[in-house]
Amino acid sequence: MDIRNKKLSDDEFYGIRKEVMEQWPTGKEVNFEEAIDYHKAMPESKSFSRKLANAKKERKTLIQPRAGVALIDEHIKLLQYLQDKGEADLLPTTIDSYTRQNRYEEAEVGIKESIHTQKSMLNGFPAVNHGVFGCRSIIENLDTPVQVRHGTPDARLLTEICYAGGFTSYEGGGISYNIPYAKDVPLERTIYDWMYVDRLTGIYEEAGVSINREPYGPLTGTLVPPSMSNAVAIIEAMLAAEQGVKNVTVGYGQCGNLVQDVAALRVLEELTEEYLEKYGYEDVTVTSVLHQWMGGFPQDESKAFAVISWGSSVAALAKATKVIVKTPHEAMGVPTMEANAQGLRCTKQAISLLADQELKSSALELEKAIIKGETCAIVDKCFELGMGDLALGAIRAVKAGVLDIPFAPSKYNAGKMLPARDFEGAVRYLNVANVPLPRELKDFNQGKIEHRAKMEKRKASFQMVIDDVYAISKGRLVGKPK
Ligand SMILES: CCC[C@H]1O[C@@H](n2cnc3c(N)ncnc32)[C@H](O)[C@@H]1O
Repeated sequence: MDIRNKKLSDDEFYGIRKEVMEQWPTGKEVNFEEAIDYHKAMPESKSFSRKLANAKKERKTLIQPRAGVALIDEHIKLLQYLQDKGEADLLPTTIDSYTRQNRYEEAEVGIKESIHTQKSMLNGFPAVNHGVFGCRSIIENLDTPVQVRHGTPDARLLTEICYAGGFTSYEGGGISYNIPYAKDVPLERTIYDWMYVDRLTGIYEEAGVSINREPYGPLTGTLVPPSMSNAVAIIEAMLAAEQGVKNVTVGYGQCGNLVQDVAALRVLEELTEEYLEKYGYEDVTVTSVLHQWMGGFPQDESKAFAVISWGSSVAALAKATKVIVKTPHEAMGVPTMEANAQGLRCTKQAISLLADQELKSSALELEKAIIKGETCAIVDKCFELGMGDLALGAIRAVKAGVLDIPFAPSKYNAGKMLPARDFEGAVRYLNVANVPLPRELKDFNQGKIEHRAKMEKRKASFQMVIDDVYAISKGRLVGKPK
């Protein structure tokens, strides 16, 4: 498959669309012109893009949960509760795992079992099976904009149904929903399939309906160096812009060291704007999202609230446009609606206390310079590998280990780069492998790791990585030697 980062032609797009719409019977419910009218009849207060743009202007940090259950009425009740009792500024619809794998038959069984047992037998909302009108009943029973959150390598039909169903934001991307989510899906496949998603978003945009797109920032959520996740987010934002996307939220998963996390988020938003401008995508609104701690959570709910407050502080001090909120049930699984609302109110309190403060320090400026230098080195190498074509470059970069996501399930990921924390808990490159850092940045990372080794009286080694992965379950950030 010969991938190029070029806006899909109408022939190409509508050619693919025919087969996409046949993948499940609800595809027949999609009528583009009618869907545009439906969106235009919605109050502006339900537009995700607009609410994010206003928050950016007002330098406010909005709070958003994850949430999704099998049946429509229960999902409406859940989201209304999170809107009213959780004070959510933005709402999700988290899609179930069967739908994410295009296994709609099994999602159908899950719906029937949920009706039978009166319990959600799916770990999210099966939007394809519920169809356009099922989705619309969600949107029509809420006042708050709603985003589709999932992890779907081939999300084309899901997008068609959710957009026609009134959702106004959509998470994911051809790299960020492949490498961390799939074992054996070639990158060519998902980058091409997500060009369809972004082209559809562009077609809605060109018809006057702005739909926000959000690459999935945290990736594996385990010791991912900030420059690596930033590079992926920037690449996906640019691939989306080529297809006509005009409103994009770039994301980052909290790693643990406060200065590094604030620096990473600020650099992410600024660099995304710079790269979009540099490559001729002038009129894209860029916002940012901080994902609260994506690692293991304490079972004890009081300790879980400490982790949630910690992530809220990072979002507020980084002036993130929004923050994705965890719950005190994170260690157990899908949260109850009460626990989900508690996580939201905890977050809102922490953010409002820090709303008038901003982190400023020389350490922050140094960390921003480090992350910016590393991120640009990775992104520019991708352009070089693609001889100017970013889609081709990203595919070659994954093959070459230039884009290398730690602990990823994908067999196409090199898995050679090794991260570890430094003495202050910031995530550094222990072994850069083929990540193309310039000499002085390699030396910086090495110096930080050597400093930790000296302080811990041990050699820098893979044992540090193991200790860091297990540290959290021992209530620590940096994995100390036994
Ligand atoms: C990036 C995805 C992992 C996070 O996504 C949460 N998550 C998954 N599915 C649901 C759901 N149906 N409702 C509320 N949260 C959910 C997990 O807890 C975890 O934090």
